[in-house]
Amino acid sequence: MDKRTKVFICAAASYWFLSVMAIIGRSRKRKRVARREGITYAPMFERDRKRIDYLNDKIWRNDTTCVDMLRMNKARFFRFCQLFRDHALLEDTVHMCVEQQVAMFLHTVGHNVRNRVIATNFGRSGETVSHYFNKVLHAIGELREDYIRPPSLDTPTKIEGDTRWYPYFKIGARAVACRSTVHLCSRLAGIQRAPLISYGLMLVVSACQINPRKRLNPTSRGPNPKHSASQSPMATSSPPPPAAAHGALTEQKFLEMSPALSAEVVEALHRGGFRRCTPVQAATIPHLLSHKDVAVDAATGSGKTLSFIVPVVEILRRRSSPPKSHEVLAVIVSPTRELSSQIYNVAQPFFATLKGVSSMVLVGGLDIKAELKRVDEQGANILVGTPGKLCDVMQREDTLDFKNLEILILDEADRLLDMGFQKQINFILSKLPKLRRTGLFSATQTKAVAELSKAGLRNPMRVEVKTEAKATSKGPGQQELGPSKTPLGLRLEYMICEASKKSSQLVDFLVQNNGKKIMVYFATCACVDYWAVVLPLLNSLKGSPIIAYHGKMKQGPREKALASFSALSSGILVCTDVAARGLDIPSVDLIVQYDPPQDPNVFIHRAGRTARYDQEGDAIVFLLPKEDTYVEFLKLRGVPLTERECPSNTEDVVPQIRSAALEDRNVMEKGLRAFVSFVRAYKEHHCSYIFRWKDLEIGKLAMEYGLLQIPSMPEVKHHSLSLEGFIPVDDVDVTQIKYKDKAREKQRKKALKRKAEEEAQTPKPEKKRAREKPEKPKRKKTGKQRQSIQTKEDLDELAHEYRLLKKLKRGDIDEDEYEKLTGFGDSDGEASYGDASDLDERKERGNKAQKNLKQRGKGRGGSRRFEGKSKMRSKRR
Ligand SMILES: Nc1ncnc2c1ncn2[C@@H]1O[C@H](COP(=O)(O)OP(=O)(O)OP(=O)(O)O)[C@@H](O)[C@H]1O
Repeated sequence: MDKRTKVFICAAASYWFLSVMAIIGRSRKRKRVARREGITYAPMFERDRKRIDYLNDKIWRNDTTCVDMLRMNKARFFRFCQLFRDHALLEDTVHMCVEQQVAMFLHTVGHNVRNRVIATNFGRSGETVSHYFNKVLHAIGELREDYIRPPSLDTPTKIEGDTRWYPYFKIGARAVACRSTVHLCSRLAGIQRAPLISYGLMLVVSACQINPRKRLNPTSRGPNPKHSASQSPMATSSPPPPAAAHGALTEQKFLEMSPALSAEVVEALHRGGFRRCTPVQAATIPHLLSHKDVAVDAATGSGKTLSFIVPVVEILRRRSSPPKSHEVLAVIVSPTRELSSQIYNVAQPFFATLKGVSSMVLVGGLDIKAELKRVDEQGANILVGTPGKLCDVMQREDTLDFKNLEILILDEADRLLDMGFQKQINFILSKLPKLRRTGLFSATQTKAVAELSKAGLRNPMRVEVKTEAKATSKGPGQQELGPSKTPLGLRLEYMICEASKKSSQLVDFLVQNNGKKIMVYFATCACVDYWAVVLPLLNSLKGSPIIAYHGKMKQGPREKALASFSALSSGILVCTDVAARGLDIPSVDLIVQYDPPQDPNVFIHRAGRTARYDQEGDAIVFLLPKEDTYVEFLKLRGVPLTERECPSNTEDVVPQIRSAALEDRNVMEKGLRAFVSFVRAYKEHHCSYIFRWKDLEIGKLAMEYGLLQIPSMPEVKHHSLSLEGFIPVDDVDVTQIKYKDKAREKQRKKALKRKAEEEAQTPKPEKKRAREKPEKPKRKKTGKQRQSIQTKEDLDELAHEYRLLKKLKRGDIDEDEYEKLTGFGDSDGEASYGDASDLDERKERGNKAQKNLKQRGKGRGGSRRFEGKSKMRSKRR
């Protein structure tokens, strides 16, 4: 071997050696960087299938905060896409250029992962990719900035037009959403940029979760035809998905859940007849059990209650030692008393499996002192209650210890907030330890819920369960329905009818559906009171059980009404929105929304009282001709309705209602009150551009109500609403209409007599003289004079209120009457819309008012203290 050959071999060997060392060095360096930055590399498997399986597995099981990377050249990427296509994740990828394939891939994955990051960048073809990327992001549409939350993203660096690619990014475990490639680059650049590595293509997929239905395992493929639970982690990947569905249930058995449930809980579930999970349960329970917060958005009747009760019980079971009697470990908050009691009852068999753990329900309507005493004496480890009462107890009772609280559940979160419980919820959150699990459950997501989710939850998993509605259209007027959040077995209809015919149409509809279990929703408590009296008087509905249920009823009758309707196999419940949410009344066949709800979110909750779990049901909403845009509005919100023809041959029930009003003053008065409350409530519609108050045909509406006269409301006096269509009843002196109830009539007569006597004693002011002698122009009163007049007025008013309070205590008047007379209630007594009265808050307000009164009563006689208060009151006015 000559010298030159030796030198050549040596050079080649050292070149080879150095190259190998460089590769090893680079690889080590990359690993170091990866370790430092928390990045996990996908190993270079020989077969791409393994790579996909690896990614799939990573996506599904990875709990760490890392970014998965796939690095490959064009040919490999092609094959990769091909494999995805083979797994039904990509469609139509044949003969596409790489960019299109990438776009397609992103599009598909983007859709599947919902709100997750797919960050990508490609060597040479930046512009083309950018073009597709924009398209893709546009198509995904759901990628929103709300989800961009990495801390370093606050001030992203903008790199205009930079199409260079960045080999990897540390995104943490967060989702990143962008409007365009440039935007994406700038966002990512703001996070971290690593040295460029010269690979042809690179795909960065965040630790995300692909739609369970599209999981890459061919054996578990087979989409659930009815329900889909999409889980969008804002933080990490998730446990196995619910498998194929069986009716309203998935294949996932409680017995085989991962993490496994305890034998006692499984047994309690089996005893209750629950063997398989509903989609929301399959998706939610594992998250809560694996220390994650959840924000759940699922259709009504989908089984949300069990999806938080089971984890609550399991989490408490895992504690090594039994809690102390006053150590609160779990709090479940729900908006109404009924709902809290319902949750408490459903939870009882599960709570019973926890040894040494006590639970308590805290709701309004009960004496707070007695409640506090009970809490003090007994203590509780699990609290279920309404926010008002919980807040009250937390404020006043310091024996309860919340330091070790494990889990907080906020049920019907949107309702909690729109009922004005924001303050109480904030207070509750402030009293609880930050290191806890939180579950937020709702069938409607609002902005307020999103805010609450940000404030009260830590990196929550978002679980959204949608149902795929019937895909084919059947018959005229039926639309093709896409995925929606309405229960699967629910058929939604609307009927447009003239205002003056509405009541006749309602009665006809109820007669047509005789023998079914029906809930009829009205706008106000006064409306419910009225129709609950009128409907049974009509010939066609005589004998049908008709029960009233609203928030102004006392607790006892209210509970009784609900219990008796629940026990019925057929009958009618006339109610307000107090019965719109959460109530699990068995076998309701039909929901009639006679008055559309003030809050459109309530629409689906009302309808959701039927078609619960795996059952079927119908719901119909009555609309006036001018309200027809509501149908379009609901469709846009994913609630498609089909039209039902308004029959023209219905019997007119107005004459019957009018004769009932002529026979009984009670009917007449209730009618007036209901009508006034309805008109006022109409003003408060959230969708005021659809439900236009100015367009209200008050004349026709008065006919619908069967009124004898149109009441003298300011709206009528000022002619702001149309009186057209009203046919007054001739020759009727309404003052002469008597109560059917003899005692009441006697009382009325007495009151009339007293009034007449009083009028006779106090001579009427002589108007003529007053006219003749024009009053001197009044001199402006001095501040002191005005103050003394105000104080006198206040004293009179106070004395009046004090007398009424005494009467209330003696039982001479009831609470409603007291509120009416003192003005704490609505102006017309019952004109509140949407059962605001039902709230604990209202009760509290009443209690506070009573307390204030007592205090002021003590200061009667013009003490200094009272005068100070009086000044404040006059200022407030
Ligand atoms: N896994 C299950 N198997 C059988 N039945 C179930 C299961 N989970 C729940 N149900 C039944 O489904 C019905 C509705 O459940 P639930 O009241 O929890 O629904 P929800 O989602 O809370 O409804 P809403 O949004 O109206 O409050 C209940 O009657 C319950 O018994």
